[in-house]
Amino acid sequence: MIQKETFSLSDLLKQIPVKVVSGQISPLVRINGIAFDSRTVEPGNLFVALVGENSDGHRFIDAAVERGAVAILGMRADVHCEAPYLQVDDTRSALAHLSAALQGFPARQLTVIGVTGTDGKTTTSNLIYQILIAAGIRAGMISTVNAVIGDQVVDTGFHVTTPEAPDVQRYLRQMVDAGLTHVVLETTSHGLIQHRVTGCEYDIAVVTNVTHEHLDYHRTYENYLAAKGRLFEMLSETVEKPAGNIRLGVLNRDDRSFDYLNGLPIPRRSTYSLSQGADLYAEGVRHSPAGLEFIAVGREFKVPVACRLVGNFNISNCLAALSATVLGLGIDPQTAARGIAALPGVPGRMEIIDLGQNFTAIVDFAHTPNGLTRALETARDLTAKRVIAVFGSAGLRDRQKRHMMAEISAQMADISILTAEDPRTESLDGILAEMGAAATARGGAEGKTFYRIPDRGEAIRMAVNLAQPGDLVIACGKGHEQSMCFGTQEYAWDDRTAMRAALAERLRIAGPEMPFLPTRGKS
Ligand SMILES: CC(=O)N[C@H]1[C@@H](OP(=O)(O)OP(=O)(O)OC[C@H]2O[C@@H](n3ccc(=O)[nH]c3=O)[C@H](O)[C@@H]2O)O[C@H](CO)[C@@H](O)[C@@H]1O[C@H](C)C(=O)N[C@@H](C)C(=O)N[C@H](CCC(=O)O)C(=O)O
Ligand SMILES: Nc1ncnc2c1ncn2[C@@H]1O[C@H](COP(=O)(O)OP(=O)(O)OP(=O)(O)O)[C@@H](O)[C@H]1O
Repeated sequence: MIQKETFSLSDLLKQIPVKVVSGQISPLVRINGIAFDSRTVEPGNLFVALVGENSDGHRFIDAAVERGAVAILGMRADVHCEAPYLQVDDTRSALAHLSAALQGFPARQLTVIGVTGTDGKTTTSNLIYQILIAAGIRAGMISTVNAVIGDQVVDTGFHVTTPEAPDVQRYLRQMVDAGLTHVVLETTSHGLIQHRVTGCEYDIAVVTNVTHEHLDYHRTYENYLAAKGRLFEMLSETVEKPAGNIRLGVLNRDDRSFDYLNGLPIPRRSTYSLSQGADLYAEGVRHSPAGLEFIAVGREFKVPVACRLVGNFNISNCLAALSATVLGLGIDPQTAARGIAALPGVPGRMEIIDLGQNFTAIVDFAHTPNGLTRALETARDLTAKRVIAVFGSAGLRDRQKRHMMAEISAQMADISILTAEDPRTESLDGILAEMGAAATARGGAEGKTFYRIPDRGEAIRMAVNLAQPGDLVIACGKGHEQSMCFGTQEYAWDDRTAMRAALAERLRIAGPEMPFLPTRGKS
């Protein structure tokens, strides 16, 4: 058996800013890894007790010791356990700093570009990544879809965008070991608040937009904005790096977040906008179903940009990516434009599914009120005929969203088909009833302009069967995702497969089978 490398816990603690409240750890205590979930502890690990929304990690200390934890970090004073215990002021922060130390502070050897925002993080991260690759830079990326470490593509798990700190730091280590020099890190508000990205030593911080989302967790828009703002505040905390001090914040002048973020003490800033007045803006915009074209105008350059993505919002995403790379890293604008042109599309984002039908079928990941608005605006631009939208709203998450999204679709789509989107342990019929009431309040008529179809496969099939030549069918909210959560169980699900199955059935050609969900037969 291969022996895992071990580290002196007290040596690691000496290298990081962790406030010890009480207790001491002997220099002889050595750890071979860090776990924050008692169920995943391996012999020789340090167990860090986190206080969560549902349970308190301190309750599982005995279970962690039983599984072989050799030391414990917690925040409570009254802990008695059979392993050395250290009380610190904040275990989430300690977990992140220790994870960075355990991996030899990999972020200090990389140029780190963080992308935050409600919508557009994955797209903008992919655009930046493509630009870095076009410039010949050895880059990695951690995004909702996956982690790209050189030639290796790692699935980062169900529904989580920013992985937990030990995983983030492990991926960064692997990137350094693979000879990469830059990383694009999709950074969520949960990731910032929960210290998953503490120790990431950001050089460039980019925001796409901050609109209504996750208010179940953050409670108010102001708290949510402040969480996003942390990314920009962290720029001043970044260590000096051999590649120089970049410390650039990239801000969207067109967004509601601008005034707040612009008021933060950001070392260096750059702004972008769809219109004049920002450091980088777009002019001469042209849209087509094949993509978009515009001229990016900076203070010292003007470059034509062609992109295979569709929708005005993707111009903003391109400008954000150009700001980070051209203004932040000094990449030549023409090279950056080549990188943007090279992006074939992002899986599940305005992805066109074409089986030869005489209408347009799209799978998109819009799952916020703003995202849905932008997606339906783009759908409108792509057809002069009807827009048929299929979407739902997640259970056990921000409840206001379901009302807002049903209202938006009632106003913007010709037909809305309300369906399942990860109901979790909530009643799907209850969620759809709330959405139906909101649609009705905005003038929707059930059975005419909107339908409630709990089974998502049936909903997509119905949209496809309702489509007439030239119409546009768009399924929003699941994008690239590979599963859907009912109760506490994940069921294999892919909207793109479902759309292909429905299209093939209608065209009477061979195609995949409609995936199964536990709602089958309920509609
Ligand atoms: C809502 C939320 O943020 N939840 C996060 C939170 O979980 P929690 O507060 O419910 O934890 P808990 O269940 O109360 O448990 C507390 C602690 O006890 C531990 N425990 C629990 C049980 C046990 O037997 N033993 C044990 O040790 C848990 O591992 C945990 O450390 O703390 C956990 C540990 O850090 C996270 O893994 C978990 O993220 C879950 C997976 C999640 O779904 N997060 C989503 C909402 C999320 O983070 N999303 C963002 C935004 C995405 C976007 O913008 O689109 C993301 O970055 O993905
Ligand atoms: N700049 C933008 N403004 C508004 N909506 C956008 C923008 N960019 C993308 N969208 C919409 O949001 C959806 C998700 O895009 P993307 O995956 O890039 O965002 P994200 O922030 O990474 O989402 P998540 O946080 O869930 O991973 C897209 O399918 C599109 O409908």
